[in-house]
Amino acid sequence: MNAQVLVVDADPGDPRPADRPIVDVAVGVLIAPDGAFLLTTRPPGKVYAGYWEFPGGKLEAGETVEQALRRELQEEIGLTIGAVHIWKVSLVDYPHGLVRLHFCKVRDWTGDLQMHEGQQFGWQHLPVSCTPVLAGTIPVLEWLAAEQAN
Ligand SMILES: Nc1nc2c([nH]c(=O)n2[C@@H]2O[C@H](COP(=O)(O)OP(=O)(O)OP(=O)(O)O)[C@@H](O)[C@H]2O)c(=O)[nH]1
Repeated sequence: MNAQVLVVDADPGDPRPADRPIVDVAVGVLIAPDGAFLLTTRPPGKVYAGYWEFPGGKLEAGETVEQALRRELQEEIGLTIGAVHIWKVSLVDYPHGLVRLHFCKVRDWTGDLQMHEGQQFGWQHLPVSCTPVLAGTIPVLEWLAAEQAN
């Protein structure tokens, strides 16, 4: 895991209250054998609905990142994931909350992809063709590009 934490201010013009709690989020970067990765849209009714992101969600009390990711991907997209490797961590300061994103690479899963929350999905290569991409998600595309360049 990369110990560095990237800090992103998603909307610098918007004032925030001090001392907001950090909300931990487990995010899955599902990578297929041909290198395509899965992006989904945020479901209707959620903040930033329609923006593209990697699937995942908030940790519940007592959960590890791996447990939360396994639960979220089952609930949201119907996949049962195998091994999870935490890859990068970032802190994103949104007007709606301060989130710590734990991005995990996942190459092993079973089940049929099902969008349980009315999301759209796309298997993407770089550069991605879908817009808009969530501010906290854009750095992941840059990390993937940097890996491909190596
Ligand atoms: N899943 C996911 N969340 C992301 C990404 N990038 C990013 O900034 N986030 C942020 O992480 C947070 C995830 O919260 P969520 O609302 O999707 O989580 P959840 O499904 O558990 O929410 P719920 O409280 O509605 O059940 C949101 O603030 C979202 O903006 C990403 O690539 N994937």
